[in-house]
Amino acid sequence: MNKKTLKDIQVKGKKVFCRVDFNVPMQDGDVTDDTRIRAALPTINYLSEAGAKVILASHLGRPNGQVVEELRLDPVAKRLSDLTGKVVLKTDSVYGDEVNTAISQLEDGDILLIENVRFHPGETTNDPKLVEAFAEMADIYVNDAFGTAHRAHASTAGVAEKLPAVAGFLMEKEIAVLTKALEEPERPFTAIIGGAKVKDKIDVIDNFLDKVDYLLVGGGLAYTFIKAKGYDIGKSLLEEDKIDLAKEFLQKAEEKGVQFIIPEDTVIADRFSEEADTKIVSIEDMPNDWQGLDIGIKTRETFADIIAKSKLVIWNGPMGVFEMNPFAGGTRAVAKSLAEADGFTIIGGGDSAAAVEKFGLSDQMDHVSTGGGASLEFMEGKELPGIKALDDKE
Ligand SMILES: Nc1ncnc2c1ncn2[C@@H]1O[C@H](COP(=O)(O)OP(=O)(O)OP(=O)(O)O)[C@@H](O)[C@H]1O
Ligand SMILES: O=C(O)[C@H](O)COP(=O)(O)O
Repeated sequence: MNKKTLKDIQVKGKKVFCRVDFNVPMQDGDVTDDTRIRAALPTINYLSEAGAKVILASHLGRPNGQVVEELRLDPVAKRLSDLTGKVVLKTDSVYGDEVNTAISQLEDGDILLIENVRFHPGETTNDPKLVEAFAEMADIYVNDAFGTAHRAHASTAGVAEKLPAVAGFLMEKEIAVLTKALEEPERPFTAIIGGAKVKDKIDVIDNFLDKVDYLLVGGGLAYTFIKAKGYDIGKSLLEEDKIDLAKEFLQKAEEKGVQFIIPEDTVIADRFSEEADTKIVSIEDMPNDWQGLDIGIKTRETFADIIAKSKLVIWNGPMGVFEMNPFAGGTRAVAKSLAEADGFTIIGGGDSAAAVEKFGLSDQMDHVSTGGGASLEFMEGKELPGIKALDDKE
């Protein structure tokens, strides 16, 4: 990686503004999944043990520049304190007197979490005044918020321009794994793309077609490809305006020698409901008034065979409506195949990471990205503003 990291700087006695992504799921004031907090621990513990005064900043949800009581970071501070075994101080403001006083009282090694940065409207607009306020709090900037690296906000990009700015260990690991996969992949290299819509996956499919040996497509977006191949898809999800694009992708795959695998069978339902009647049919036999909500058994077997012979697999997006039990089988089968694979397995965050976690298989993957949108944009080949803003290695 050509960006400076924590190991390139001295932090002892320094005030370090460290952006983390503690945008975690919450219910009734409790953190329900602390994966992202645990993922930032190596950086936080390192900074604290090395004698830095640690000032943590994160967003939670999308409060639109206003104080939203349910989106305060107190439950996150508590969980962080449990996980580190250290006191985690917390302010109720994002900047100003309360924050300045708290910072002035920090001893080396202390940890402070400021309030949800998106309570201030200047965070998402990258307002220079807020950037200045953040820069005045610290001597050094560390970005460990890979999940928010695709946002050019005050605490992710703006402040990085004002202070010496380096990557934390989580950021470094995410960049290293994804860069190696995209630039020097071991082959066969397989990408599995699912999720709801073609429109959200255009750039990632396009980028992967230049890189992979196999592209496996499932989820809602697969039906537009099935239609593009000339089959009837009943009431399944269809993006009429993307049929031509789907045809172009199939053509490009052929020209590039990429095996583009669409489902050969599908789980269909007579309505979008957990109580629906369901059947598994070949894509040649889809009735008019039923809809496809998961990949079928033969498709799962085909995908499993390809995964088993791949040296590298990246997965983004569920294979069906995995939130409903009758349509979770395809997503579960792909997750299991990845868990059993000998090759290197990367889960591209978001819903796929949530699915793998739900099936209890996260530990069996080589890398589960903490980024949803961020990892998707990375896989699209885009430069992420939160990474770009960090200092280059000399
Ligand atoms: N056949 C289908 N018909 C309708 N919806 C589907 C189908 N297959 C999957 N989905 C839905 O797609 C949604 C996930 O797709 P989406 O594109 O939003 O997320 P994703 O690809 O995981 O992206 P991210 O990583 O950003 O979360 C799930 O809620 C799932 O129910
Ligand atoms: O959960 C995420 O993808 C990140 O924390 C970014 O959140 P955002 O989509 O609200 O910017």
